[in-house]
Amino acid sequence: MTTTAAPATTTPVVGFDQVTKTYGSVRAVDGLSLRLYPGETVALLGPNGAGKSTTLDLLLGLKPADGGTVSLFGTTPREAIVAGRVGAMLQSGGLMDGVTVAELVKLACSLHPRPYPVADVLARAGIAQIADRKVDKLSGGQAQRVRFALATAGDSDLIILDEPTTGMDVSARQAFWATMREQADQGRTVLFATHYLEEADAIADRVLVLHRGRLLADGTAAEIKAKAGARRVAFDLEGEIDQSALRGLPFLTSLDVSGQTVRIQSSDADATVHALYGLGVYPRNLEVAGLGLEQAFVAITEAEEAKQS
Ligand SMILES: Nc1ncnc2c1ncn2[C@@H]1O[C@H](COP(=O)(O)OP(=O)(O)OP(=O)(O)O)[C@@H](O)[C@H]1O
Repeated sequence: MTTTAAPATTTPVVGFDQVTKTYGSVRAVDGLSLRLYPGETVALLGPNGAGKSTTLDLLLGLKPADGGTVSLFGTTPREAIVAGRVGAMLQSGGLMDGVTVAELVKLACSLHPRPYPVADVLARAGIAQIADRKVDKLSGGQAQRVRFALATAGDSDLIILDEPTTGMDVSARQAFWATMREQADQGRTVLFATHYLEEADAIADRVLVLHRGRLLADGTAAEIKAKAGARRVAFDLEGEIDQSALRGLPFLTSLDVSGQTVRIQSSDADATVHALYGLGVYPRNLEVAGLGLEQAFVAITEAEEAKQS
């Protein structure tokens, strides 16, 4: 596993030490150890039920751990939150019925020890035009923008986002990530859980892959792609394609035939292509490329599933 180097003297923004959380027989978080440092933008990935939301809940002190210790800035989550060092945008909840967008944002600003002006918070989240609307009358994407405003109501050192762009349209997403980049550039740590792997690839400088409550991979997107090992091979064939012969190629991990185009994944692309010629098959327009983050993620998590079953 790759670990991110940081000076031994720096107090981690987030410290998880052998943290465990169980629900009945389910180990949602299973001996998780982790350190995040100032200025990092970190994507938390994992299949459904991997433990992402539970990890964020533990981090925010919303749930107690059954074992291990969670620290924020060297203190308890509660102390860090009371000191206004953490802004959070969770998947649901957080929006009080019966109040307007402006009233809710004003409240969040009044609770923060280092608030930004309400007008700035509304403008940054792109909700100035709907400031007088009741929060229970908002669309899904608008409600997400309001949650984003609440998370950035004041000057926090750590911003936690659980699937932040779900329901946002393309321009809202772009504006959202531009703002998050600014926050990270100013030295803040941004941790976000997502199922949008292209966002993780584009935004995060560190990617964590969780699976059954354990950390499967920790590194840059490039390192995660390299860890998956496999490569993509695509080529065209003429005439009838013998799929069963292709399926017998060595090191093949997936096969997809569409018209005359064959796309495969292989854990040793050189050997697979060599064997292809051995079949008497002459591929045209041959392309060999590394995996995208999404394919690497699937390869890593499926390999772990296979190991455990
Ligand atoms: N309150 C709860 N009671 C019982 N089981 C729970 C509870 N919350 C979560 N779990 C279980 O713990 C595991 C981890 O759930 P969690 O919500 O943390 O995963 P996740 O990675 O955020 O999933 P998703 O991508 O679907 O949001 C799952 O098996 C889930 O069913």
